Amino acid sequence: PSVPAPDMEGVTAALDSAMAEGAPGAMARFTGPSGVESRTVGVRDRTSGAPMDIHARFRIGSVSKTFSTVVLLQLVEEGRLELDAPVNRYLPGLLPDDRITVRHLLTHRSGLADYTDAMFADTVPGFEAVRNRVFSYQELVDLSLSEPRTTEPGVAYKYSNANFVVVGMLIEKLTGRPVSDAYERRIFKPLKLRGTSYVHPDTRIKGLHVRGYLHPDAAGDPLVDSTEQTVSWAQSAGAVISSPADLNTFTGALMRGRLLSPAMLEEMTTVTPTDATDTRFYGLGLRRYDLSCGTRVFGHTGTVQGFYTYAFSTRDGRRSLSAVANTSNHGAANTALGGTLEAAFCGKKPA
Ligand SMILES: C[C@@H](NC(=O)[C@@H](C)NC(=O)CCCC[C@H](NC(=O)C[NH3+])C(=O)[O-])C(=O)O
Repeated sequence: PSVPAPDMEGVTAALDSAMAEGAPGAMARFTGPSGVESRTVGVRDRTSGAPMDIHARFRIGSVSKTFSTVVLLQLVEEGRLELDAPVNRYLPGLLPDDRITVRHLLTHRSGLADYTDAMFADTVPGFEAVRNRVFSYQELVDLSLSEPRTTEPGVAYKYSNANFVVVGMLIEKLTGRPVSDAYERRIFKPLKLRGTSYVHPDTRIKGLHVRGYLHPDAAGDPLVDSTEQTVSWAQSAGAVISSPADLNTFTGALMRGRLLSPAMLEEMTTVTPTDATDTRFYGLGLRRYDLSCGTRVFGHTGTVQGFYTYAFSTRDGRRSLSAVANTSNHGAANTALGGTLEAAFCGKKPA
């Protein structure tokens, strides 16, 4: 069946509005049946004035959670662990409740508190305190367990980075290798994602890249260049670096069944609602947004200091969009950037 052509003027308008809301720059790349369309606005570096570049790399934040989920679900397919088994079966004694299962981690229904709320309550001091720190997975889990659980296991959706820190621990325990090896062998190499890397705890973004600018909490305070950091506070929950083309390749390949069996992909895309609205859902390490034109898109969003990311694909993998703005801690810019999804996947609004 024919699908609407992307409304690239609408995509550009959304990027422009992200800039109007304070992003130094933004860009989007659409891959579809008629080929690739890219748009860039503003700068990738405020000091040099270098323009935003569609080939530049950036920190994808929680889109990393979908990469970690693919690795873990491949391990489930290989019989190395079971989705509905207690996490403690594979990581004895880690969690204080044997009822917390692997699936609860992937669906944000474990009840493990998100330690980043306290860590970044004061945005800039919180960031400066950790930008060069290296945490062990255990330290991050301990931070989470030092706070009360947010729900009984399985009862409610409560987003938490801690869930995907434990996913990283599971991957390293079951493979006996660092999580970076699993990303490389199972995703980056097979899909030839040459612009994608996991370099934790290195603080640099190598090669052509976008510099990120963190909005301070106090209006009027200067933007903080947050480009160099370990992202050790997130790791398997948020430390992957990628590019617009690679993200479209990843989400498209995932939805086409290149990474998981049809049955497992069906499991991954089986969602529950995340909030009061009936348009946003979460599956296994995957968001589903139901757009105004009825199209359902699957992928993830990302927020890491200085970078907002959207990376989504249609269920058939034929159309993908990635979009990034090089700012964060600024909800209006994030919402504006999200406007690229409707434009790209729903096309021009009827006059
Ligand atoms: C929500 C998003 N989650 C992620 O991408 C993960 C990796 N990021 C966070 O949890 C945000 C950490 C604070 C960022 C900071 N905010 C503050 O410091 C607020 N005081 C910032 O905006 O850069 C997702 O799943 O889409």
